Amino acid sequence: MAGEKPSVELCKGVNGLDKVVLRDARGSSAEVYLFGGHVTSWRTDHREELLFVSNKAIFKPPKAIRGGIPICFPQFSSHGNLEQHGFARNKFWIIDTDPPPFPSDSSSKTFVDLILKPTDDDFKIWPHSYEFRLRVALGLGGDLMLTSRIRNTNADGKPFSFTFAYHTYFSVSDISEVRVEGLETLDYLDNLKERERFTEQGDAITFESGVDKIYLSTPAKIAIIDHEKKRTFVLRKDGLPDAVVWNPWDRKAKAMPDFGDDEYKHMLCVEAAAIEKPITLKPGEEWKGRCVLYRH
Ligand SMILES: O=P(O)(O)OC[C@H]1O[C@H](O)[C@H](O)[C@@H](O)[C@@H]1O
Repeated sequence: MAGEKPSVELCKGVNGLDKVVLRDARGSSAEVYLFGGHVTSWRTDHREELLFVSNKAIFKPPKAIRGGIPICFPQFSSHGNLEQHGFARNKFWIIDTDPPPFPSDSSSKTFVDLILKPTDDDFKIWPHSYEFRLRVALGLGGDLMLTSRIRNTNADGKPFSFTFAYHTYFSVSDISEVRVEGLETLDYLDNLKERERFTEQGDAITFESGVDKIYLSTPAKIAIIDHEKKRTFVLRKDGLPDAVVWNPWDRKAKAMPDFGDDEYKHMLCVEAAAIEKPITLKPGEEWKGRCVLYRH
């Protein structure tokens, strides 16, 4: 498929929802739904899908899409007054035709810029004015880059704080054949044990049961190694010190209406995040958080 022209196309996805399809010159692609600013597909130049989306995913607002890369903002998980994972993943974003320039992002020409701003109704839920700009870009080697820029536009002089995650669902052959590197020996908060703090033991992280951990102060690079597929994902992040690792395993899978009973075997969430120390912005201030996914 080499030699194609890079393209960025707005079209209809499942249930007529708007989506943007990015294609680079070598044939890699990504899809982003305006609902949620939600990446639902990332494919190699051989059309191999790298993200997991459940066969039972419900593409019906306001329920967030199960799989891909939901954006958790302004609250990760259920810690806080807002709905689980905040509201960004349940909102309709719009295409931002005139974003402020990205100083260090000149290599990719295949990208889309989305923006989310609060409506009057949203103020009742979270009384802050903000501009959330999301750029989804395909790099020259088929890597997928997500950059979030969040600005406090409060006119009342008030700061706001938020937690954040790119809730990435990686597609894996078999969870029991997967190893994560880069998180060993780190401290984590265990969501299965009321966020009690532990230190990871052992050389590598493998999976034999449900896991829901927030690793703290993680390195910029994390690898997800799929032995069976002979495929490695590398996640690089910037501005996002934490990393969530989640797999619901069988019992929780059965309890989720939009997730197949056995699908837990074929996915792993590794989420670049800022959770332990919420980000605080004064009016006029902007925060940037970036995550780049590569496949080897
Ligand atoms: O079902 P959702 O609201 O999409 O959340 C799915 C999962 O997201 C994160 O990984 C959390 O750490 C989990 O506790 C949660 O179950």
